Order: sequence, then structure tokens, then C-alpha cells
Amino acid sequence: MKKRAPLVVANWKLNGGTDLICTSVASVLNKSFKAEVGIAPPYVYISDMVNFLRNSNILVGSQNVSKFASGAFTGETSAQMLKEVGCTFCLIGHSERRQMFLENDASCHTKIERALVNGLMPILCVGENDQQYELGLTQDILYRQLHQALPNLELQGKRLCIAYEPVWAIGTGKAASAEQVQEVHQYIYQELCAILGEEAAEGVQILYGGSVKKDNAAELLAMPNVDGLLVGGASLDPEHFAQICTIANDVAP
Ligand SMILES: O=C(CO)COP(=O)(O)O
Repeated sequence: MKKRAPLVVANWKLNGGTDLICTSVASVLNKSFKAEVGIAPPYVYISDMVNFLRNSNILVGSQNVSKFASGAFTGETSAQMLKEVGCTFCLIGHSERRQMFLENDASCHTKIERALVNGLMPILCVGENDQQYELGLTQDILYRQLHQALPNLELQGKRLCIAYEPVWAIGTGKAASAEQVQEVHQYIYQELCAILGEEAAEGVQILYGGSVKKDNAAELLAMPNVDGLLVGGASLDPEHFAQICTIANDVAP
């Protein structure tokens, strides 16, 4: 049993469409999970998703947010807009954005501030790549990512999550083992205490992402410092995602 309900978040990435909104919602909608469930579809489907889910507890969020508040920034979407259309959370600094869209720790910091000010819960994604992993640099990379993105935040009364997503585990079918994840999450918690203070760090949920499936969800969630899961590929299969949510539900207090 966990101290608090786990959070399971679906990251659809650049996938899905109107059809998936209906089916994915149908498979989780009528279950009253004690675990928290969130879905992050592409921006254009957020309003439809919020609409479909208006009588449920399922949270809707975005996969990114602009570091700007408003102005001449073609193609950007602000935290205020996301809040206005019904988002409750946003992913920030996903490794795909860091790798392909050149996001860095400084922009993550600004985005987290924007999210918090506008009432969105930021889910900061961190994690090392294959090469860094092979070189034993996991903690160094996490140290930099956390210490640059998280200082001086106004967290009073706000929620913040960290998602540990080792790049080598994303979309590869090669998930980190539960023991590896526990060790890294413990380290993240230690650094959160150093940056935010122990009381604030206690309130931060640490999720794991990277090849999460129904087959490894239970062992990952059994780890004391694993507070939830961030699911990519498996979340596109509604039945599969519902099974992962059910597993999370079984360990909810
Ligand atoms: O990047 C991820 C979630 O944000 C993980 O993706 P996969 O579950 O497809 O490995």
C-alpha cells in the first residue's frame, strides 16, 4: 500500500485522434479509480478530451507549454491558455523535446514558473541518455537537470511532479528494473530535499516512465519511492492503459 494514490499519466506524443479520445476514455471512464489518472493528448484534442471527461475524475494535461506568456511567438501555447481550456497539468522538458527541439534546463525553469503561476501542475521530465548511462553519469545528469530547473520556485499550495525517464528506456521495450528505478528515485528525492527543503520535497510525486507495460507496472509501483507512472506507447492501447491504471489502483491507499 502507498501513502498516497499513485498518479498514472498517458503521454500520447504525436499520436491519436478523435477516435482514440472516445475509446481511451471509454476504457477508463466508468471505473472509479482511487489512483489518479491523467491523459496528455496533442494540443488540438485537449478541448475535446476535457469535454468527454467532464463528469469524471480523469485529469487532462498538455505535453508542453510555452515559456512565454503572450505575444509574437508563432506556434506557441501559453500556460494561461491551457488552464483556460481545462488542463490541470503539463509535461515539461520531455527528453524528446530536449533532443529534437533543443529545450534546456533554463527553459524548463521558466516553463515550470509559468505553469505554477497559472495553476497548472508541472511534471518535469528528467533522465540520462544511453551514453551517459553507460558512463555511469546518471546522478550527474539528474543533479544538473534538477538543480537548474527547480530553484526559487513558489510552491506553497501548489503541486509539482518529477518524471524520471531514462532515454534508453523510452520506446525501446527495455525498461529500467524496479531496483534501478528505486535507487534513482531515492537520489531524486534526496536532491529535492536539498533544493526545495524536506517539507516541500515530501509533497513532490516522482513518476517513472520508459517502456512501462502492464507486465512491469506492479513491480515498479511496489517500490517505496515510485509514486506513479508516465506511459507512452502502452497508453495508446486503451485496454492496456486501463490495465495499468487498475494495477495502480490496487496499490492506492
Ligand atoms: O516517453 C515516455 C512517456 O513520456 C515513455 O514512452 P514509452 O512508454 O513508449 O517507452
